[in-house]
Amino acid sequence: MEIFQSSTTIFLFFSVLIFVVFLFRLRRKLPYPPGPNGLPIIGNMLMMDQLTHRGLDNLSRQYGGLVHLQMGSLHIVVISTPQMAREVLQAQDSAFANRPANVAISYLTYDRADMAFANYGPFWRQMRKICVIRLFSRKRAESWASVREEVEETVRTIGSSVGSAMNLGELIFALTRRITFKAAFGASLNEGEEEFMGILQEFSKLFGAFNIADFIPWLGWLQHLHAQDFHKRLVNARNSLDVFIDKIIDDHINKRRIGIDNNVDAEKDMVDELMDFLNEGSVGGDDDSLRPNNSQSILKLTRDHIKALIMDVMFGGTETVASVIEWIMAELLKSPMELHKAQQELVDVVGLDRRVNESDLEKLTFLKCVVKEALRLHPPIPILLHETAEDSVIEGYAIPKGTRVWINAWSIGRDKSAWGDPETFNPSRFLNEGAPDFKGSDFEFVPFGSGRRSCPGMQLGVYTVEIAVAHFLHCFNWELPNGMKPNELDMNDVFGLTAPRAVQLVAVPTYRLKCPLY
Ligand code: HEM
Repeated sequence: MEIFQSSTTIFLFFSVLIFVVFLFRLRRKLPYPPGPNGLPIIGNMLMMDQLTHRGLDNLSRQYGGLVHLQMGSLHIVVISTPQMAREVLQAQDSAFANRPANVAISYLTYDRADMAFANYGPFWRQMRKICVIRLFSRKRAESWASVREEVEETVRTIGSSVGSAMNLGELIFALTRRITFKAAFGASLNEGEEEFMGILQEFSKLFGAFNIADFIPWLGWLQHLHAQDFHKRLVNARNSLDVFIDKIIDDHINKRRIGIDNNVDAEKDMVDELMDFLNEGSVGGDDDSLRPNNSQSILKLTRDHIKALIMDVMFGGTETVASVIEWIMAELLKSPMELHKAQQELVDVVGLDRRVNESDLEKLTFLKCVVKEALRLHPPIPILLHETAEDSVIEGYAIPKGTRVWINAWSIGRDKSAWGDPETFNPSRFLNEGAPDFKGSDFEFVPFGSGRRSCPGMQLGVYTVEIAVAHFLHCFNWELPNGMKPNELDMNDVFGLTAPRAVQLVAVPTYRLKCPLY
């Protein structure tokens, strides 16, 4: 009897083993999605210069909405249609919600101590909760107030040089930089802005720098031999950030002590908000809504977490917002009819006897359509970068664990099956009933992504864009400089972390209101 039982067990064991091996092999046998053939070892690395939103859009026309590329040992799949976007951002969201990071990103984010580059999981979830509740919430009046103050400051600057050509691109970028800087560090810190922007620029360059070890890890030694400079730059950049933000954190600790001693309820910036979680004998901050569940203690942050989170805000909220505002102004200057419609709406809703105020925004329907149309044609983050957390399958194709998943939001916004006349700037398309929205459930329109990794700063970003454009169009008339015709305006973009205009927009404002500007 015992012999019978043990041979049944052995039989069952081997049957299960054979079945598992069979399943595994079956899965391995699935083909990768279609894509260009590569060379041994380097795969498609000779196509590096085509890895832009436009280059990948061309590839999708050849191979379809799901394209496979092999870069050294790295698998990349490119998603270019709304149907495929739905698959990875909704149907299989959790398997596709990791974030890829190269050597530079890992180092500069203190080994992914932030939210934007943290992989999907409990740590990311807690960081996201802190950001959504404490940093980006509509309830955090300070961030929204700093938007209004800085837009007002920019209107004054424009007002002081009416009649002459001005670099609107530069002005807009300076505006969003000041908004995020002030929201992060508070109104009192003015002197460090230039220094901090220098650090940000170096981070940005290092994030995008080519490093062979990211693609062919065993060639990393080559990188060490030839690029010690690169390593030095990484160390220097992070050291500069350490010095800059450590001082700010120390100042905040002191300010808090004085504030608490004197019972002063000072205005809070983002560092203040994060100090509640600092693991250095933190003060306050026992916010129950931030506990994962009742039995667990609240997440404690180190200084590195705070530094990395602040960089998320600076990178996430500066270039993106500036790029949308500049593209809106450029598209309107290129289409005078649409510019006229937007300005006429401001006359109808607000009139020319007073300035726009916050409560007017909800009534500016056409302006909101203009914002959406600019986001469709020029999503500031043209390619959403995800990574698979496990082996997956899409439409019968194998997508191995660790595959980089690039969702081409730029291509998707111009998809011919989803959009009529997709290359034309036509804000009125969004007036139609049932027109797509950017909130995440319409996969033909994903400028903020969708699902777990979608943009947590969307509300703040859209508010900044709407209020800035409303004031620019209401206070001033705009013309191109030196008699330039609208069809002569350069509308090329450049590809980097974002896709801003290749040539900054220059325009001439003239005064439009019947009331004084301020
Ligand atoms: C119009 C302006 C903006 C646009 C178009 C935009 C777009 C995006 C997109 C496409 C993503 C990636 C989604 C994905 O991977 O699926 C993202 C992520 C993110 N954005 Fe924004 N963004 C904007 C403004 C902002 C602002 C103002 C902030 C902060 C103040 C911000 C902070 C972030 C952060 C921290 C992430 C990473 C989220 C995560 O990985 O969980 N963004 N944004």
